[in-house]
Amino acid sequence: MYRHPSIPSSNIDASEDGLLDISTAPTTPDGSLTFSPVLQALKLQDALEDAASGRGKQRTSSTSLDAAMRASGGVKNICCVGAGYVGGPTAAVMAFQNPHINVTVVDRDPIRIKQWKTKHLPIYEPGLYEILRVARDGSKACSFYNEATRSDSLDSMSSASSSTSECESQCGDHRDEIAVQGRTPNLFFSTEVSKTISEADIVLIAVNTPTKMRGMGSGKATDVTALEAVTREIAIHAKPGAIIVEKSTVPCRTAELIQDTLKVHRPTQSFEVLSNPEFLAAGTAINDLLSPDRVIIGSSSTSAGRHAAETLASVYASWVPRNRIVTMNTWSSELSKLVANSMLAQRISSINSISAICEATGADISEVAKSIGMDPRIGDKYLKAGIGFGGSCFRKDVLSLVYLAESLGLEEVAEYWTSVLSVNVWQRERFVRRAVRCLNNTLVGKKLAVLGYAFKKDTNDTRESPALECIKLLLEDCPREIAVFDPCCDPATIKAEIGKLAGKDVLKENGGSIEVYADAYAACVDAHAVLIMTECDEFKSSPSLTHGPKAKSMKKRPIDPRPFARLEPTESEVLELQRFLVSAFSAEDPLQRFEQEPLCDDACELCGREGDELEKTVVLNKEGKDKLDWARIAYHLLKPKWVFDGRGVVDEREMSSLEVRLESIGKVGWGGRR
Ligand SMILES: NC(=O)C1=CN([C@@H]2O[C@H](COP(=O)(O)OP(=O)(O)OC[C@H]3O[C@@H](n4cnc5c(N)ncnc54)[C@H](O)[C@@H]3O)[C@@H](O)[C@H]2O)C=CC1
Ligand SMILES: O=C(O)[C@H]1O[C@H](OP(=O)(O)OP(=O)(O)OC[C@H]2O[C@@H](n3ccc(=O)[nH]c3=O)[C@H](O)[C@@H]2O)[C@H](O)[C@@H](O)[C@@H]1O
Repeated sequence: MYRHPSIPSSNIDASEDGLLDISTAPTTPDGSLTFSPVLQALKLQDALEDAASGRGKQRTSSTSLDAAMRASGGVKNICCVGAGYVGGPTAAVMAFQNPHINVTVVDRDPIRIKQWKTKHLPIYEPGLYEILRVARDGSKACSFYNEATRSDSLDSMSSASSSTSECESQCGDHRDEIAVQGRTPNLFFSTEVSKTISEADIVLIAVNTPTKMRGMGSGKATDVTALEAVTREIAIHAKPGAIIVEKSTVPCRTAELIQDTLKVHRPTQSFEVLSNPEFLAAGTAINDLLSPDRVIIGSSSTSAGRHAAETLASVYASWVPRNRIVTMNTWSSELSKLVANSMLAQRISSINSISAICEATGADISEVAKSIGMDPRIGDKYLKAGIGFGGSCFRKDVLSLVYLAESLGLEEVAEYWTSVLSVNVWQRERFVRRAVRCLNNTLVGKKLAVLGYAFKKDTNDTRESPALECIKLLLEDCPREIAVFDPCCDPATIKAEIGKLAGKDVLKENGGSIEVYADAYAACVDAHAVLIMTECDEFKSSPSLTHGPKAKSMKKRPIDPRPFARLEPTESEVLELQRFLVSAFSAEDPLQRFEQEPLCDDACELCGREGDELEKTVVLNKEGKDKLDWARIAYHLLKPKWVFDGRGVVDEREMSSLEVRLESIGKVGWGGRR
């Protein structure tokens, strides 16, 4: 029986116990833990008295790094190849949750790597920076009492300066104090691809796998060029017994390709290749990674394969409950990822197809979606009608499934999934046609304001943006200006993207009609119509939307997770407390855990750049993002005032009170039934 040469055997059941130790905080012997000023309140006079009288106690336990290491199957070094939307956040969370493992993200793009090392992260994801501050920069020790903040003391406080009152109201005799150990950095970014691969126990492949754009299978098949290149590097440099993990979304049976390359370069050694697809969504990546619905691990059914799967599972088990880590055969795992995305895309196309019927009959798509979504067999997710799905993955993954079906001679299957994509394109065209028709079938001399450019809210990811497709269609009718605004995207990035995909000539600076604004009001001034392309919370208008149950959950404040059941909280628990304190006390670093962030050198071209990512992160993380003042927008629109709502975010009654003619997807609009 083959046994993995370099990784000691691990026992899943045993490691479950070990898990409890992974994030525990040992007592700092000299008592030099930093005490947060926000929580300092808990220590002031009272604490001094406590110390003098011997009242109160600091109960902590020690972390056993050895136990943590054992629990993670002996894994010491993980290399993640690809520092993109998946590689960066996934590696960050893995490192954050496994302080005993060094995680190094490598990429061939030096600019990306440089950005990851600074405060100018290449991607925006809520919650990403606070995790990076701990894992990448290391963190100071800190401590706090294991006692929830009383809600009455919170009510009376609005800032950290009021924290003394929390202290005064809470100082009791029997509070347990929790100490969280400082951490040394264990998340690194590098361009040294082969060297880092050669040191890793586990190599994650998280490179891009776009749709092939030329040659055989062009427009459908997956382009595995980047994956193939990385596989070759791994085959040459990986240390014997390293576990290779497909995190990229790949065609079914790609693990075979990887195995084959490994065998060609290292004929005498065995490697295990696992499939571990990623299900995070842009904009919620960190929460998706911290609390995944499931972690899928596909492996060969040999004992070496199962052992490798167990080793990877034990890394996840630092924070993911065991019952959510599902192992299966490699091909099922690879196929599951394509199917998951295709099924989600299919639901969106299904509801969008019904939205057309609603517009023609007087039914209301949000009511239809609500009523069918209440049937638990159908469920209420992914039933939001709009201008169709975008993003880097749905289209390419459906295409990959179509190509697979065609390759297998399953024409009917291919046709079925192709229709999901056709409806998506048709939906965007319908939306634009409706707008042009309402504007008397001519856009000449008119200004249109486009609100939202990213493919969805809370992300600066503009790949496969439905907004761009709509803009291209609008351009055909020669408007005077198309004014674009997105609250999460850097205007320079939007311009560059439009220039690349629609041609530089379409930009105003080159004599075209597209201008990108950093301010929504400036974009909308004197516009003949506003077109909403992204479901950003900032664009939501109405009493019904801002006061309904949905709006409440949108504004949900974190709650104090204390008291913790155990006095050795996990990293997730400390993070939860941190988030609560940030929200309750408006403090940036309430636990005073953060080390100094890396300083940029004087020549840093990213500092002070318009739309700096960090500034965006800070702005967007603030409670209560700035909502658009629709009265102000409406006031400055030219008459007749038109709003075309491609995401169902504004309220009919409010628009009507502002004398705006509203046309929403899936509803009969001002212009009547179609
Ligand atoms: N973006 C998303 O939300 C999700 C993406 N996925 C999948 O994850 C994979 C990665 O996607 P993203 O992170 O979005 O891609 P990305 O394009 O943001 O990042 C890929 C990175 O890989 C690097 N790379 C390419 N070839 C390389 C090589 N030979 N050596 C070193 N680095 C190399 C690129 O420079 C780039 O920085 C894809 O297969 C995608 O389908 C899966 C779930 C979610
Ligand atoms: O493989 C991937 O890349 C990822 O693709 C999607 O994530 P993502 O594309 O980031 O975003 P979604 O929230 O799924 O939205 C995709 C598109 O569908 C649209 N959408 C979503 C939901 C809905 O009800 N209606 C709708 O039109 C969104 O506006 C957006 O344009 C999946 O949700 C992730 O699980 C998956 O990991």
